[in-house]
Amino acid sequence: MALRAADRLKVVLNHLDRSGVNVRTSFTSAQNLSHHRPEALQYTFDTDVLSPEQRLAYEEDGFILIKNLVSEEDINRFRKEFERICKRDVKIPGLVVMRDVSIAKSEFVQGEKAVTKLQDFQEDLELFRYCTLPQILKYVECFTGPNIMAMHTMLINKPPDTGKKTSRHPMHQDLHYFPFRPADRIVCAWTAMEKVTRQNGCLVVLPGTHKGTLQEHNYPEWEGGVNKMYHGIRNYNPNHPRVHLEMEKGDTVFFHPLLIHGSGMNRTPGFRKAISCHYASADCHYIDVEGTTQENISKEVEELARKRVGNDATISFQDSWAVRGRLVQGDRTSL
Ligand SMILES: CC(C)CC(=O)SCCNC(=O)CCNC(=O)[C@H](O)C(C)(C)COP(=O)(O)OP(=O)(O)OC[C@H]1O[C@@H](n2cnc3c(N)ncnc32)[C@H](O)[C@@H]1OP(=O)(O)O
Ligand SMILES: Nc1ncnc2c1ncn2[C@@H]1O[C@H](COP(=O)(O)OP(=O)(O)OP(=O)(O)O)[C@@H](O)[C@H]1O
Ligand SMILES: O=C(O)CCC(=O)C(=O)O
Ligand SMILES: [Fe+2]
Ligand SMILES: [Mg+2]
Repeated sequence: MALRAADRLKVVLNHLDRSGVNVRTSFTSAQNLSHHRPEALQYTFDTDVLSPEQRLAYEEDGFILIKNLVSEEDINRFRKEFERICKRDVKIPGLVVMRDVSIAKSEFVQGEKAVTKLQDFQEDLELFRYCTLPQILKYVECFTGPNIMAMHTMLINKPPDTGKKTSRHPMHQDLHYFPFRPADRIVCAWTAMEKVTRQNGCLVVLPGTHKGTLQEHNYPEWEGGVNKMYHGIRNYNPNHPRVHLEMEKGDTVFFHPLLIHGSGMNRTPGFRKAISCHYASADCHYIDVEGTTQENISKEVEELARKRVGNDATISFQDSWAVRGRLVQGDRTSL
């Protein structure tokens, strides 16, 4: 299927070549060209990084896996920093340490074994280095264009399931959390910090779902409880083909914010670690989510912000993103 798609792209490129159009387009000329194309590429730019086959695969599937992109040495450094944070050797402003809901109230689980996720490590120089790695940004630019903001950072430490199935992440679209657009100029980079398999709860994706629209998200009705803000899509098509993304340490998947994905429970005794960053073009703009399916998450985020900073200041859903976002390439034009 990927090959047939690649063949089609070659036909398109040949056609453009023959019509005298320069196919090695830049960010802006790609946009200007799009309406002349027999089959426009909507999701990617040609920066000489992705092969025609890779571009077409992302256009069709909404994700692309690049093997061995982050070095063992870098990953080991991120791991060390994670341990330092869990031991409270360092205190990082803005960083949220999240425990699994099934052990959050336990006084017996301490240190890194209690931590399911670090959110918002943009002020941690060592972890934030991940978001600035040149080999990652080189790919990110294919989706965002040259002005790049790191909007959201996470280190996920999926714990062995306690038996309550709370280590699952329900099927969702990341765009649900983002009040900025256009969606096609946002991408997630997710790097395995060790071998991830179906057994320890690798990512599960529904290829092609990035071509759809943003769905309604709610808390799933799971008996054993659900982690805070782990909203999911209630009625995605259960017959849609699923791909389990098994990855080696250092492999990195780039995926579209509308791609439906989740992760299964961790059936192993070890923790499953991954580090990720959501990037957006700095040219994106904030949107008002009132009256949309995103109203529920926006209220929840604003409520949490009120609890943290007190009732006097109001931090809007949009503000919460504007303060966390960091420029990593080009100019901060809008976001
Ligand atoms: C694309 C991307 C954005 C997608 C995602 O990342 S989806 C997931 C995003 N998740 C988040 O942003 C969650 C952020 N988490 C947090 O803000 C915190 O971890 C909190 C859940 C608020 C807890 O923080 P904090 O108040 O410091 O912790 P405490 O230990 O004092 O607990 C306070 C009350 O919260 C409860 N709690 C703690 N962890 C969780 C949990 N994982 N899920 C559900 N409830 C939880 C805890 O039991 C306690 O409850 P009460 O004793 O008040 O009843
Ligand atoms: N009842 C459910 N409602 C919503 N999402 C679910 C439900 N059960 C599983 N999921 C989600 O589906 C995805 C895959 O979960 P699942 O537990 O089937 O993992 P898996 O890796 O496919 O396991 P297996 O190898 O047993 O099929 C995860 O994102 C998970 O959170
Ligand atoms: O690492 C995982 O299990 C997936 C996390 C995820 O999709 C998210 O937090 O948005
Ligand atoms: Fe996600
Ligand atoms: Mg399954």
